[in-house]
Amino acid sequence: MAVDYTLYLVTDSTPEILGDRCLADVVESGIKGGVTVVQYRNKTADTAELVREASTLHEITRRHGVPLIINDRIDVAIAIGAEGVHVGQDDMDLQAVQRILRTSLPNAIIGVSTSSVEEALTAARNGATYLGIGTVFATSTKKDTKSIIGAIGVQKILTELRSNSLNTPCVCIGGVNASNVQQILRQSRHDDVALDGVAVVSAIMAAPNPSEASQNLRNLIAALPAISRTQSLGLMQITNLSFVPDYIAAVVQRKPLCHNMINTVVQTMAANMAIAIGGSPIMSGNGAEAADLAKLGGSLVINMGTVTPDSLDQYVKAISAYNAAGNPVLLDPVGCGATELRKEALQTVLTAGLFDVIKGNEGEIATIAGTSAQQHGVDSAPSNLTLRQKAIMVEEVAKRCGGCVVVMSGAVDIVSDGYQTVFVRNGHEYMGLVTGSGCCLGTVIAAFLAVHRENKLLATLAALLLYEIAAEQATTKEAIRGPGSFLPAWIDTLYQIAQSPESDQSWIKGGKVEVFQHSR
Ligand SMILES: Cc1ncc(COP(=O)(O)OP(=O)(O)O)c(N)n1
Ligand SMILES: Cc1nc(C(=O)O)sc1CCOP(=O)(O)O
Repeated sequence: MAVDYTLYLVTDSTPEILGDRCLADVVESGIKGGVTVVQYRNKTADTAELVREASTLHEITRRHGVPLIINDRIDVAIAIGAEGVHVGQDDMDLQAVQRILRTSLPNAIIGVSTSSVEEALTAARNGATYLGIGTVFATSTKKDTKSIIGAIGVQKILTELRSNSLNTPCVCIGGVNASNVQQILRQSRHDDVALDGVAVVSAIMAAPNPSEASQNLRNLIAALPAISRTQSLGLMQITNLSFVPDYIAAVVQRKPLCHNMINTVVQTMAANMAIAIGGSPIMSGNGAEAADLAKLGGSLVINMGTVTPDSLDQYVKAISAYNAAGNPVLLDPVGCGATELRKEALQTVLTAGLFDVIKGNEGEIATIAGTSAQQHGVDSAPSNLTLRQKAIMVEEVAKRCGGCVVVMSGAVDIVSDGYQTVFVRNGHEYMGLVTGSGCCLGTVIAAFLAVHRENKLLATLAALLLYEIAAEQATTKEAIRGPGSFLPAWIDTLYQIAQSPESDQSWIKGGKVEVFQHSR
């Protein structure tokens, strides 16, 4: 039978987790909320009690059409006719389990715990039905865990399995809960390689309302955006830029909501830029209304330019609301390396949730990378790094922030999703003489993200090209004498291009995009 591994519940009967509640009630409540597989795991009961409890659970799981897996005890699984067993690296080996079950439970699901690439390859090659990969985060539920492998460890295992053509379904386990389920699912992805689900104990078994806890986990999982398939796009598609006018036309047609939590200096300018390119801006710094706004399908900009302790609390609320709704979030960590307060604020924001795009100048991206010298104010200090070194830094930050596109703005902009990196050599020096021109780029990119979720790299690139080529064209207008007259001409040009991106596509020929080649 095809098994849905999306939300895998592993039971625990200890007083610390189950308390004085009835195991069967908790499991049934979890199933009602959306649990798709149940594993009965009891490390202390005697055999008679194991068989009794397992058959009670089996009655419930069968009624709901959910498979029941028995932890460690093949004999108990056979005794009650369970759908499968789960064994660890220190339990009976997989081939022995297969031999025993061949006659009594020939279609049994056999899950195996793995914590390394070698263990995973061996189990998958030997015919495990699924793998439990862990320990992903620290947990107090299991005392004898081996190593914490994090999202990177899970991603490594998944990538090795799939590149060896092993399609064994995989769930991760260990410390997974509502606060990190999206993070682990997204950060362990690589191209089209992804986990099939998550296994949890305490997040459901210890929850005051297991049904609500399960429902919440299912909603968070369902809200994750589809895998970005940037890697499968040819380089030609990026450099010929034919997609850009279509991307712009879709933004104008859809008029996405752009929710800006943006610094107080640039509010009006950012709102005007958003309108000019076809977006619908709302400049709300109140996190309490973010959950309602997130339901409207737009995107969120967190711009830390005038961060205060109160605004930081509001950012955190808004980030979790947009993550929960599965809508895009862009972070502009303005001046994040300038003061201790901003460095701390950056850490708070980075741990508050997931970002689709992080956009900053060199000093800001270097602060996130952990390699920056002290920043002076919000502007980037002159740099000693070569363009190649900057590109590698941008790529590494994008990889580390799994699934995120990173933009380092500068004379040459660098854009990367961790797999592909491009240089953009457009723009004009007047942009640097208009306060907030960097911040408004964040607003424009966010509008594109709201509409083009399937490919964040292309969405970002389209927004950047529109923004910078419009700036170049604006400077050629007759009345332009300096940055003061440039700004309204720039907004006019953004508007003109956005209104007719398809009828006159000559402007996009000015796009100067080059793919970063590691080998050069
Ligand atoms: C889905 C899933 N993955 C891993 C484990 C851990 O199993 P094991 O290593 O055998 O440790 P114990 O559960 O026996 O303590 C699991 N149970 N389920
Ligand atoms: C049963 C189990 N196996 C693990 C492994 O790493 O293999 S961690 C674990 C316990 C997971 O509990 P919680 O979801 O409460 O953190």
